[in-house]
Amino acid sequence: QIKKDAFAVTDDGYRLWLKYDPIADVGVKKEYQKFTQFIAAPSANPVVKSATDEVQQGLSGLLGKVVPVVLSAKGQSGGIVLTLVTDKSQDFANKEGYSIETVQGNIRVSSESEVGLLYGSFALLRHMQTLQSLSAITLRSSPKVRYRMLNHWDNHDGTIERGYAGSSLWKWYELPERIDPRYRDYARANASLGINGSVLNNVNASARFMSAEYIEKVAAIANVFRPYGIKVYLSVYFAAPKTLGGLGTSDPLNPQVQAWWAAKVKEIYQYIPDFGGFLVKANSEGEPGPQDYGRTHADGANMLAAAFKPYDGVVIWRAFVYKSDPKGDRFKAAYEEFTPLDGQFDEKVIVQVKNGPIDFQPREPFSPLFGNMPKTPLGMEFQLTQEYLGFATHAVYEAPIFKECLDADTYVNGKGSTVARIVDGTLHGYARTAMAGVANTGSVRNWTGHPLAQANWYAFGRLTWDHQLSSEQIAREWVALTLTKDKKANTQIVNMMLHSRDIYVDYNTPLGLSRPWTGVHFAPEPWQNRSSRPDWTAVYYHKADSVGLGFDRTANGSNALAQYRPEVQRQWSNPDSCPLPYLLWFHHVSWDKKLSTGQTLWHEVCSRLYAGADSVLWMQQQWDQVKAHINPETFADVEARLRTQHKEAIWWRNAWVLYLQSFARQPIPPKFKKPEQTLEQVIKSVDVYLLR
Ligand SMILES: CO[C@H]1[C@H](O)[C@@H](O)[C@H](O)O[C@@H]1C(=O)O
Repeated sequence: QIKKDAFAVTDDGYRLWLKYDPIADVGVKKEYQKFTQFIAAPSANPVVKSATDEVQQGLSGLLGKVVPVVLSAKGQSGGIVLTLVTDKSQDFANKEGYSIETVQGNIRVSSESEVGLLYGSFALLRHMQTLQSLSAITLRSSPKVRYRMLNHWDNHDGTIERGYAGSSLWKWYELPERIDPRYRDYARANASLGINGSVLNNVNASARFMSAEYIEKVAAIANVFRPYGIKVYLSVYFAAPKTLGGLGTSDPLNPQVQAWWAAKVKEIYQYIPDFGGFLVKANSEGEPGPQDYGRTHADGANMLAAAFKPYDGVVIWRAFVYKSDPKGDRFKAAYEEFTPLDGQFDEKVIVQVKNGPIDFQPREPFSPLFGNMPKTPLGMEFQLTQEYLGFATHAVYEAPIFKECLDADTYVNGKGSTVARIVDGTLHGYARTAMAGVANTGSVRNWTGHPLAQANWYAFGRLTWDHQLSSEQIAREWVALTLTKDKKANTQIVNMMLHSRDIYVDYNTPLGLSRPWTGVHFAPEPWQNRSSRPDWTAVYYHKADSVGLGFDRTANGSNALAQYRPEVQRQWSNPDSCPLPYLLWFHHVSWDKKLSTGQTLWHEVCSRLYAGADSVLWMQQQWDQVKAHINPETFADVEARLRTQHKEAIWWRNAWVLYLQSFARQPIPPKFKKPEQTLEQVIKSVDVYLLR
């Protein structure tokens, strides 16, 4: 038997959700033939060209034929016609939106903008990839948020902070001369979802990105993205005027510093006329910022905004700040620092807030900043890369995390004041609205490491466009485009995906625990009690002691709850009625307290940890059953990762159970198998894992 060529891969993973595999269904194919005689597009605009290229490529895959692109339908029917309609609205959303319908025997994709035609083309292809009928097609959609962006935490040396899918996509050392073909595929994937911005470098920024040498490299990438409607942004190092510019200070109120930034921004626009703007992490985790000079976040942000005055770009200022205070509560930090500044930010500034008050934990309550800065546009920051979600070996579908936050009601203007309505600007009337996702992409062939992690990129993108889509709808769509057309298999995989986050939470941070890790954010370390900062230990967060477990954030404790409206406080402030997923976020609960499940806290903790780890076996079974419907490479990849996940879930379970037992001083309920290791052995295994 001849051995299969190792290089002859199908590239199932590389092609993401844009596979365009041949349609097998004869009936569907026949119907599609009727409308695919030509593609008519009115202009040679590069964005429109991207649209027609994509439709052509899609049809060639789906139907196996090359469909000609023409300038006009010339009264003929049976084609796809891209139509620019007159620019009626001043509203960005309508401009970027599209509608698709059948008109005189053609499929007409229309929009007020070129980029809307591109988005419409992708929507049409999605419609066809999921085998829906064209005869009566009517699709109409426009984005709810204006800046829909990925944040890459990519460093100049090719590493990615918290990246688990290989090295950076951006090959700085070969730019600007060599353009990796992958940049275009990245742009296509984003445009297919409606993502229109990429921050190329890490928020822990290097000043070199402000150098002429790097601006040229960035411009080369911008040139590739432009025809896909994607703008590039850069993260900035606030002290660059000093370190790069040679000034004696980076004080935002110093005229020389202001002039330096104005000149820098001008220089960038000479290379990149549609540059998107700056993203800034300042006075956070050791990064420099305006407070180094006794100035405020608003002073810093407004100084940069002034430099953007002549241009379209914006300044996105992050609210991820906290200070080291052994007696304090990190939960409250961002609110305390930022709410007094409401109303002081320039109109070109968006303040970007992480979904939760701490830091991308597997489950967090929504950040109390949402709703409490009515005069400042607040952008959402989600994390796609699985920093706290098991890196690339744990399958966690994140849409439920995003939705939980977006759908949460802040009650700031009464019932129905959801986080989504704050972020999309409808509640407080912000003109500039933003959603960002910390990217999970890298240079591994399948982009995201775990094949199922592609769904997180996909889901984020779809939600930036329309946050009203449900997690299930998005998963169904992604599975159909990416994994299988089989309906039963689709349902089974979607069901597994929808449970995956809760399963992870159960073996990792049940009942509202958080941050059981320090170092690399992967291995269990609930015992960690030493660090240069108290809020970088694990015990700071779970507060396990002989009495009980959890962080008291009621009025008896840190009173972080007071940062929410009374209606929200009422949901969480009573330990008897607080929903169990949030219980230990807000209460220090005694080990023997009976919970709503009828079990004591200790029993409930054990039940969740065991159920979580066992459920990974259930996921394995679910996956095994769909084998016949999945590309063999992808199937094997996921199958293997699920086995690793199970091993690691047991590691987590054992670590927690044994560690917490030392406080609860009660036996593990007999229905659960006792861990084979001792606590000391588990600690040792983690120590070895963390060795340098
Ligand atoms: C980019 O730095 C990150 C840091 O790696 C990460 O551990 C934490 O989640 O948040 C920081 C931030 O969001 O700024």
